[in-house]
Amino acid sequence: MTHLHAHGMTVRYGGTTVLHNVTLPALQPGSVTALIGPNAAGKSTLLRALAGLGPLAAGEVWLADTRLDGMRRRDWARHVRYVPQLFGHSAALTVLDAVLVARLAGDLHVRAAAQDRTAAAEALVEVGIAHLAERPVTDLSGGQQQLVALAMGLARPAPVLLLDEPTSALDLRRQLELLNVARRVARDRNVILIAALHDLNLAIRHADSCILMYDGRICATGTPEDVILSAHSEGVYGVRLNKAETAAGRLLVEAEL
Ligand SMILES: Nc1ncnc2c1ncn2[C@@H]1O[C@H](COP(=O)(O)OP(=O)(O)OP(=O)(O)O)[C@@H](O)[C@H]1O
Repeated sequence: MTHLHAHGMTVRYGGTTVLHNVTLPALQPGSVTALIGPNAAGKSTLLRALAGLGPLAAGEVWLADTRLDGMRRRDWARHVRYVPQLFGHSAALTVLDAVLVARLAGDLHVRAAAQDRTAAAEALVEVGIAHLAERPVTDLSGGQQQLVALAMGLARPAPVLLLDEPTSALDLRRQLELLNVARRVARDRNVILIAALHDLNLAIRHADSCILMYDGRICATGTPEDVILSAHSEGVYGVRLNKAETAAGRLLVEAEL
């Protein structure tokens, strides 16, 4: 099984340790994992370290029997795609060009083949922003740019896809749509998908499993329901979490100070 596993991951900035000896549960292809935790818990740091974008002081990252840490960044990126909240876009690029450049791994000297153009256009359709193809990226709203970021992530497939707060700038409908796309991508392409999320109800609704972080450490893993309703969760967020149910029987949590 081509699962992702990582252990002993430690990240330091200057003299400060921000990720403490983190070991992930093995994550399977086709699964969606919600990475949750309060501000500064270390979610982005962990995702970036898994993608080879952060300085890993210690630890190992494996995809099945391939060890990723120690690889050149370019090679690591073939296995793991990290989608940040927002890309810094060049004003000269249209949406389609930005996605095409991502497809070509940022290499502006490679000539795009017809199949690259098709893949870029398909990524726009998948994310529901084909109508924005010819717009300059910098003219778009924050939410539209976030959708472009996802299309960039999808244009160049990899077995692991890491989404860093992918819904933070999106309206209610687009949050649901984006996470439906994420789930479909995980299932249809057999991708291991991890999304950092602040909205616990989105995590419950869309993820198969959940990892709760606090202060650079993992404090709980399991099903979203078990993790979110655990005492750990109330403790790290510093709120009371009340459980409710929709008319359709779906679990909801409501936070209270
Ligand atoms: N480049 C950096 N240099 C120094 N400290 C950093 C750097 N990047 C992150 N940190 C620190 O690491 C800790 C974790 O930050 P991180 O961005 O991973 O948290 P997060 O859980 O993603 O937070 P948020 O939900 O607010 O986005 C924070 O204390 C942050 O200040």
